[in-house]
Amino acid sequence: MNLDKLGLKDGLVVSCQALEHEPLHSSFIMGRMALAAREGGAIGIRANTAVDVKEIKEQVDLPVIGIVKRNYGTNPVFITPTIREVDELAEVNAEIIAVDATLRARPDGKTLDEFVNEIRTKHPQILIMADISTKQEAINAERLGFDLISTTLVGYTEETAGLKLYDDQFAALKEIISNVNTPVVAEGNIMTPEMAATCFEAGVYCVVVGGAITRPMQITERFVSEISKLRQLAPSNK
Ligand SMILES: CC(=O)N[C@H](C=O)[C@@H](O)[C@H](O)[C@H](O)COP(=O)(O)O
Repeated sequence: MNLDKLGLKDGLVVSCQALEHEPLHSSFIMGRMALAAREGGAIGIRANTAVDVKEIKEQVDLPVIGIVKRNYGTNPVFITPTIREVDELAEVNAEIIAVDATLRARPDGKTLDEFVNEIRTKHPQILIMADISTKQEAINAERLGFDLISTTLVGYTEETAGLKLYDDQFAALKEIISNVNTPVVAEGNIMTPEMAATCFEAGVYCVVVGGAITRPMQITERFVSEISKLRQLAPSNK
């Protein structure tokens, strides 16, 4: 698979995910979300679980970045942690598979080097995206030959807890971009078109937006909270 042929460059990928505890948890709904995203101009979809990827592929003719979020005991690595999840996604023909590419111990005891070798040997046609949280992890992912590096885990690891990708005008993203030649994807907490445009100006290959487009509960919460803040500030309340 050739990355440039997928047409993701300079475009918006929409992440259509709803976990079991979320109101929209349903492959049918994720398929329709993907359709709405495509009709709105998305050039790719990111999705969780093989059943959702399969349904989405029946609804839209767009490249899919597949992941399987799976917890193994208390191990913190949960985005496509082992070859089992990769196999599931390969079965439904995800063009790209994103995996946790942090340096943390994996649930099956394999190193990231071993995991990448295993994927390349078993599924040579698949492109692999490194979901990372730091510059060091990005540099390591490049050394391992990942096809894409995504900032998915910035703020979601112990080392980066509390950080948001947009902090300090996307300083973490810019630092990653300046340290690797592999295409970098901006993903995680991109809430507005302006933020996405800033990421493109910084030189990303493409942008992935999830919650701000496909998680209505999150969007509603933000409205409720912002409205309440603005109303407290309104002069009529003073
Ligand atoms: C950390 C983690 O589990 N990230 C997940 C990875 O696929 C998804 O839950 C996010 O929705 C996705 O990365 C897009 O980000 P945002 O929804 O913030 O635009």
